[in-house]
Amino acid sequence: MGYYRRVSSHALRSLKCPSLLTRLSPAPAKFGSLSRRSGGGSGAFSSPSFGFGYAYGFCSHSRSNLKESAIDLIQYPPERIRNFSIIAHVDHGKSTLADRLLELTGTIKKGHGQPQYLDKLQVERERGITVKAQTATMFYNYNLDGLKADEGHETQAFLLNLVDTPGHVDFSYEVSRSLAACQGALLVVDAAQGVQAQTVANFYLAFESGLTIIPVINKIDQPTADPERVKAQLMSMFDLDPSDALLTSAKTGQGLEQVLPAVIRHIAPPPGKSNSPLRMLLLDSYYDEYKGVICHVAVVDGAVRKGDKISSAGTGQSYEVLDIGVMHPELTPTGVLLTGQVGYIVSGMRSTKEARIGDTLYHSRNTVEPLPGFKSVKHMVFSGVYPADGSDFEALNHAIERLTCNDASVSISKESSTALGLGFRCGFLGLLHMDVFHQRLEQEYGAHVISTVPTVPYIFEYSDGSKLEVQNPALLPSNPKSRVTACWEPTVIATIIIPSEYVGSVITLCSERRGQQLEYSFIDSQRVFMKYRLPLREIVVDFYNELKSLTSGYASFDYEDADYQQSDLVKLDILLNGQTVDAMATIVHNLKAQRVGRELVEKLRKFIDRQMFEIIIQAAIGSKVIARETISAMRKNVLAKCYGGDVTRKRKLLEKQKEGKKRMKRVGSVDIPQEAFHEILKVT
Ligand SMILES: Nc1nc2c(ncn2[C@@H]2O[C@H](COP(=O)(O)OP(=O)(O)OP(=O)(O)O)[C@@H](O)[C@H]2O)c(=O)[nH]1
Repeated sequence: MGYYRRVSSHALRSLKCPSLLTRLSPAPAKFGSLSRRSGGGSGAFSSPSFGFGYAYGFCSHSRSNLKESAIDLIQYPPERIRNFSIIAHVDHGKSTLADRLLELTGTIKKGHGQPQYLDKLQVERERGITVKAQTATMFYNYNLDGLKADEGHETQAFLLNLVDTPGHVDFSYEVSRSLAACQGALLVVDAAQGVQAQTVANFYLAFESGLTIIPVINKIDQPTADPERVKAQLMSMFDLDPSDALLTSAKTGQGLEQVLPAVIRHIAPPPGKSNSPLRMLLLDSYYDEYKGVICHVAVVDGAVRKGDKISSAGTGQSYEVLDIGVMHPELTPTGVLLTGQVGYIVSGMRSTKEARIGDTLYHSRNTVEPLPGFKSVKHMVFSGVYPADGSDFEALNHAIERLTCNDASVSISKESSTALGLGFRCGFLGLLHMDVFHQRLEQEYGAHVISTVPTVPYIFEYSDGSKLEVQNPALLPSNPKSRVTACWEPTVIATIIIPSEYVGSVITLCSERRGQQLEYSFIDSQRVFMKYRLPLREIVVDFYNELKSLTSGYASFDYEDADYQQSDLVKLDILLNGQTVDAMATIVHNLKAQRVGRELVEKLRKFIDRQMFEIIIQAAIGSKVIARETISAMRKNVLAKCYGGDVTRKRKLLEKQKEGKKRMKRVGSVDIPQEAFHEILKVT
């Protein structure tokens, strides 16, 4: 057993926070022997008396721009490879730590002027969050006896694959996929904030995947840092030995020299079989305009070379490997990938639909047992996406096709709406994911979209016994009560960590959102850990913002999907001058229908301009109107502003008016501006 004990089930039973045991479901299906190892730490290099003070490595020079074959992967058999991930709560410093490790190994230049190097998307830079997991291959020379290389002691070259993962709850699927390629994880915790909700969630993802977990207490340079308190939390929550924790500041560089030696010593090499036929797990894929589909892969067994013929277990299609290499940190051809290595291949796939995430790729000449792959992705939120200008449908179609090439976790199907025309029904992992998808559509593909009220997938049972999953409220008959015998809504198990002085207001919030408390315990003298079962509908819109504002920003929140629960649901319709706006229909709990209806019509009144006739806005359940607002008529003629007969000016104004109209959606005779659709998203 290596120095870094992985948590035993016995240890977990004695956790002071017994609630966490509920997360310990059997490990998710993943690829064979990589998923569960029996020994913690590095079998080959276990050293019970390892101390950080004397471990020295020195970096190899940057090879980012080296040509093919300049990196000789033959030098790196599995025992010289370490695949590890960095996991943490949002903003605890994963990407900054990843930057420092890339610099330390010379993979990127120091002061490269691009903070959070692995956050490559514009949306990641702007929001300061990681959305896509990224892998980088680093080379590091290290003396296993901890002797200084610069004093002439011999070192060995190691290949380290680092996976930077997202911290936000919406992207935990991305984290669990990334962990499939790793044998260990650095669990980064902010020295001032301590253990937060996503620390708990990510710890269990790594734990369930059988990874060796190395705790890293980061941001120790902060004046409010309290590493001792964090060590105590790690012990009480996860049974992680406080003396194992590394203390670092990714900002000042303090303590960083301990990190890679700890990775090499305590994380096991990948366990695949070099002599077995090739089995390669497809981790991710994206579309590159010049190279076509690029697949990120982990070679579990055997080896693959440029020119090899490979087949997909998922689709049965065969390909030739046209390019192959590692991300160092950009695509760097190597001509080969060997057992345990993580890299990329280009194989002439025409679309990312052929590159199924979790698929097994193997040599066409062999037959192999496919790897178990991943749990299928679960869509929590659905929303309609329509072109702001109806005539842009084809352009939007093209933009969505291209974006889904790089974000396979969105589900897409075509739909149409009387109000909005032709569009798409999209399934997302959460609201942030939905937001990011819209932003990427606009920024990367120049598409302007209107999205409809997000909904969760409800189940309705009809009198004939049939059950229907409803992802689009508009498809539900307006008076469902007549035929519906029962309905169910999805729930989540939420983890909330807060300072104890906010307990009262958070409990009130959760009960307003129809929550049921499952657990309540103290992490330490100041922090409380709570578990709630909450209807998913109640948290998708604005729950986190409200939780943050109630707790002055101190709350942290995470959730995992749970069962469906029976519920009293109704469809709420919005009518404009008597005509139903299908794109604004929503499903709500009967007890909340009145309030939501009133808020919706008030919002719409603010956002719909006065027009030349009176507009009546109504919210209704079936034929019963529950809220009503009126916008009085106004006469408005843009040309009336033109005195005299300046034709160009008149034409300009007419053009402007036309442009404005394009951004409106017409229901009957009423023009609805885009903002109205955006604003009603926020009504809970
Ligand atoms: N003082 C201090 N600030 C740090 C340190 N490490 C990171 N930060 C800052 O903390 C903020 C968040 O850092 P990131 O590296 O983006 O955090 P992250 O965990 O990758 O964030 P997500 O990808 O959104 O989950 C940034 O402003 C960093 O500059 C540290 O050691 N000390």
